[in-house]
Amino acid sequence: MTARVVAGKAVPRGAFPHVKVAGGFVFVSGTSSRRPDNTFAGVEVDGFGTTNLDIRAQTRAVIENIGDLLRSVGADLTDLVQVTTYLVNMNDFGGYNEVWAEFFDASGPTRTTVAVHQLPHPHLLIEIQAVALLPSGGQS
Ligand SMILES: N/C(=C\C=C\C(=O)O)C(=O)O
Repeated sequence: MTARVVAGKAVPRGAFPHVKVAGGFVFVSGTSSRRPDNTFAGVEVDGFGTTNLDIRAQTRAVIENIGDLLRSVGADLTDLVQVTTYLVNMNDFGGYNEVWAEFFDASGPTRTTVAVHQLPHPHLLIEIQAVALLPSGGQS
């Protein structure tokens, strides 16, 4: 089993890896739109503190972040087999689903989407955890 904290990606906010390879699968920890400098894609705060959270931008950044993490072990988004999405508000389902469809269709990963009370930062609308099948059959 290989556990990896991936250089150049937002550092995990706890003692866990971004990805773990086991049994030919890649397990990706819950991933947000957080950037390496700990700002977030899909978050704008003006000088008055007025906050604009954008589910489409956050969803796109989360999926792209997961793609980067998968590439670090020789896989990519086309290798995803199962995804679990955590939304803070189901009113964001439409925007999330719209961006999802830019990346995947019904031949893509199985998906479960649930609403949760909170995510690890108040600006987060979405976090995704995922499992991919390594194309190399377990070598990374
Ligand atoms: N996966 C977890 C947090 C992720 C936060 C982030 O990517 O910003 C966790 O705490 O389990």
